[in-house]
Order: sequence, then structure tokens, then C-alpha cells
Amino acid sequence: MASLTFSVGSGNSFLLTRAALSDHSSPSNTRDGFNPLKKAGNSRKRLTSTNVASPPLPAVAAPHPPTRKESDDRSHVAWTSVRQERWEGELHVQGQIPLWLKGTYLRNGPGLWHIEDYSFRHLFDGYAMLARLHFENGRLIAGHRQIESDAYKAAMKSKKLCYREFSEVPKPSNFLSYIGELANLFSGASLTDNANTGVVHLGDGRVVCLTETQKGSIVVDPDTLETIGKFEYTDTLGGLIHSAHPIVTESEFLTLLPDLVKPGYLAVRMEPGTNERKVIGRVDCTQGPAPGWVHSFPVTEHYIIVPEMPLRYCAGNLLKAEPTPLYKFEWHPESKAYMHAMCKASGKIVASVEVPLYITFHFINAYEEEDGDGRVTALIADCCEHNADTTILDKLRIQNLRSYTGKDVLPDARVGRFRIPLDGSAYGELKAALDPNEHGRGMDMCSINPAFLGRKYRYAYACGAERPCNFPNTLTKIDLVEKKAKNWHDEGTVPSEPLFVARPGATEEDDGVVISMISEKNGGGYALILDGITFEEIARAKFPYGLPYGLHGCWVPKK
Ligand SMILES: CC1=C(/C=C/C(C)=C/C=C/C(C)=C/C=C/C=C(C)/C=C/C=O)C(C)(C)CCC1
Ligand SMILES: [Fe+2]
Repeated sequence: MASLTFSVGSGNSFLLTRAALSDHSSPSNTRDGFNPLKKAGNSRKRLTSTNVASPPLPAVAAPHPPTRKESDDRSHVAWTSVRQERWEGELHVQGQIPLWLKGTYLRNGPGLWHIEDYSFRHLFDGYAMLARLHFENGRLIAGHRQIESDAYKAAMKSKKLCYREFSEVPKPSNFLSYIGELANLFSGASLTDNANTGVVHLGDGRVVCLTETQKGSIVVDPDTLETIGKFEYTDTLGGLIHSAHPIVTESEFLTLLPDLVKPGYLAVRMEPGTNERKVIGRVDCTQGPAPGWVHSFPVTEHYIIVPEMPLRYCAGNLLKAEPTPLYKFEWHPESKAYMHAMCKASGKIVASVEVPLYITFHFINAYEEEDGDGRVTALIADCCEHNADTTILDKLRIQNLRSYTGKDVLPDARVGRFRIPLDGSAYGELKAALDPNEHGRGMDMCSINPAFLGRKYRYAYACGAERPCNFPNTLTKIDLVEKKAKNWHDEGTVPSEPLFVARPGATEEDDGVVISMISEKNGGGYALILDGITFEEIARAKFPYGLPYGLHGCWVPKK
């Protein structure tokens, strides 16, 4: 493979592979009419090879021209649009990456929160950027690239918002276009396909980026980060939205499709190698005008757990031109909160229990509780729970994230543990699984050892808090048996979701590494590898420039 070595300002050297050079001359590599190549001169000190047909991607480019609103903010790189559309290079590793770690970590998330001088409102509005860390023989090649959704391409072309994002809605130019816009909303045509939330590695090898719209399922190449095309569901199940977090294993893809017309949820399964989802069963909502928001859900070995939160979808809010306090949702405490359990094999509902009010976006894991005779008596489901307080959604507005004053404004969160009895009881329980002070009362963006999915487990990895803060700023390893946490913190940084990768042949649940990407206050950033057992740093590698905060990742093992 042809390679180019650059020395950049920091003294690190970076490698550009042929893959990264392949199509960079396409106009889509410049944004807002800005060509990063033109401004890269000062930061590229030495070019040791010129053997390329077309000009290379810059190792480091000047940031996109700051917009008025962005430059007014004292913004952390975590909340600042990415400098350039794509980059790839080898990173200098401090410490030792285990030689057994072979494969690619992918992380999805919003990377661009503005169009021209218009700044987006909410963290979840940003156009998707996929980042990559490829590990082989102790070396680390990193890269990032914008996902070329229709929403992103249209915005870059027309320099305006063209699709409905989480909080942003395109402005109709006149009354007729407003009517057209309403029609488009009902057909789903105006909803975004900006796949900025998760990324999954299907059993058949395909890698798909996801958001909450079904049309926002986009297949990418994990090596080049190129957008391959839409993942088209070939069934006739219809609907517009789904859970952003399907449960994906080598043998299946399970997800929930909320039904906004007749409030409920369809649980569906898709087999590797197919694009066809088949219905397992249906849960009808117990109360309320619409199904609860189902960003994620847990499974046990034999059951799918369907959460019914009192934070419910709201068709009216989907239609509104301006964001409402809870965006596309409404808080309905009077409709109560439920947890339903569906048998994976038969689709039958085996329990529907009322539970205390809760707010969760991310379930951690679930398992079956057995009595002494091996009979399943209850299901246990753990989640990152926000004390039934919806204010976290408001805290995630870009303006709030950018204007941190040093005050402790992050609302408290905990590991919420549900117990769903299977004896016909009408009520379930929800309690903190450990004292939330163990993890600074911050708790979100979690992962586990995937071999323990749906099984009794001990360890969870997540972002926690060292206060004061306005956003989770630690990585935490939760021991659910000892009810203790080990915390990692680097002052002024924002770490993203820790992802656990097991050591091949490991017999202990926490034998492996934890990967995270860190955004620094000074504009920098680095990849971080912690030991899964000690939770101590074993390696880090600085990026040429910091990347914005990312949401969720996945591991693609070396073939
Ligand atoms: C809801 C609809 C849409 C978009 C939904 C999106 C993009 C949801 C993304 C949710 C995420 C990333 C939740 C993450 C939560 C993280 C938390 C709470 C972290 C807390 C830290 O302390 C559309 C697709 C726009 C349209 C239909 C409705
Ligand atoms: Fe999520």
C-alpha cells in the first residue's frame, strides 16, 4: 500500500494510506466552499513522498471558518464541529497496545452542528461523523469521515437545512411549501436520514450506522469509512421510526418498532444476510396517547423487554416548526410507567408490570433471575436512569454544553435496576443498583462484555461524573456485585462511551480492554486504552486535532 509520511506541528508523524487518498478530489471533500488543502501549508512541515496522482488529504488542516455564533462561544472541542470532512493517519502510541487487539473500533456521533453561519440547537442535531481506530500489531491507524446521508448532502449543496432533525426543522419559504412540508412529514419524506447515533456490525459482516428513523440506516465501509448506501428493509412492516439501538449478535438483529397510530410496539427479528425483518410479537401500550420513547431496550436469553416510559412520542410535536421543551416527546406521568416482557420464541407477553416513573435512554443489560430449582422467577434489567427527570434533554442543548461556567449543573443519574416478577404481579421494582456517589452521580453511555449479553453479569462500563461538571467527564467501571466503581478522569476532558473488547481466550468477565476517545479542552484529543481489570491506562495516542463528542461505537474484529 502506498503511504505518505507527514510531520505536523506537534512533532507526531501521520500516515496516509491509499484508501484515504482514493476519492478525495471529489467536491464533497470541501465543506461550505472551504478547501482545507489551501490552508494546510503551515501545519505540514515535511512531505516525504510525492508519489500521488491527486493531491493528498491534509494531515492537519485549519479549522472550518468559524461561524459568528460558534466563535462567540468558549467552546470545548467536544461541542465544536469537526475541522474537516475526513482524515486518516497513523498515531504515535504512548504505552503499549496489547498485541492481541486486532480489529477496528468504530464510533458514530454528530460531527457538524452548523450550516454556514446557522448553528444547530441540540447535540443530537449534528450531521453524523464516523471515527475509526484500527489496531494491528500494537500500531494504531485512526481516521474520521462524515457520513453522506441525503440530509447531509442536501445541506452541503443548498447551504440550508432540508430535513427535519432532532430539534431543527427546515423553514418553509411560503405557504404552499408549508403544505407540501406537512404532506412530506406524513409520508416520512421530510424526516432526516442523518444516521448520527449508533453503528452496528451485523452477523453477515455489514456495518450499519443508525438513528431513530428507519430510512436513516446507512451501510458504511469500516475500512475507508465510505458511505456505501442505504440499508433498505425489504419487508412490508412500514412505520417510520425504530429503536436506535437494535440488539445485534452473530445470529440475529432484534429491534422495536413503535406504533404511533395504535400505541404499541412491534418486536422484530432480522437474520444475517437478509434485509427482511419478521415480527416476533406486539405489545399494546397500557395507557397514554402514544408509545413511550424507546431509544434502546434490553433482552435476556429468552425474553425481549419492552420499556414503556412516560416520556412519550408526540405526533403534534413532530409537526411543529419550532422545538418544544421536550422536542418530539411529551412527559405523561399520569400515564404511568411500565415494563413488558415478551417471550422471544413465541412472541407472547409473559409480564406487563407497572414500575416507578423513570427516564432512560440506554439499557445496560438484563438477565433472568432463578430460584433454587432453576425456575425463572423474575427478569432483572439495568439502565442509566435519570431519576425520572427530563431536564437532561435540555442540558444537551449545544448552547448549554458550550457555556460551562464551572457550576455543577449535570442532573444526577444512577444505575437503575428493574425487577420484573414473572408470577403475575401487577408491579415491578426500580432501585439504584449501587450508591450513585460511587460514580459521581453521572451515568450514561454504557457497555458490557458482549459475551454476557442477556446473562447474569457483574461489570458495566459507562461515563460517570467528577463534579462540578455540566456533562459526564469520567469513565467508570461498575462492579454490580461489590457495588463499587473505579473511575478514570483527566481534568478538562470529555470522554466518550467506553467500549469493552474481550481478550481472546479470556475466562474472566473483565479480562480485556476498554476503548474510548477523549476530547480535550485545549482543542486536542486522544484515543485511550484502559485495562479492563485494573481500569488503569495502558496506552494513549494523540490525534492531530481533537474530535467532537461521539455517541456509540462497535468493534469489528479482524477477519
Ligand atoms: C426522536 C426522533 C428523531 C431523532 C432522534 C435522535 C437522533 C435521538 C438520539 C438520541 C440520543 C443520541 C440519545 C442519547 C442520550 C444520551 C444521554 C442522555 C447522555 C447523558 C449524559 O449525561 C428523528 C429521527 C429526528 C425524527 C423522529 C423522532
Ligand atoms: Fe443511544
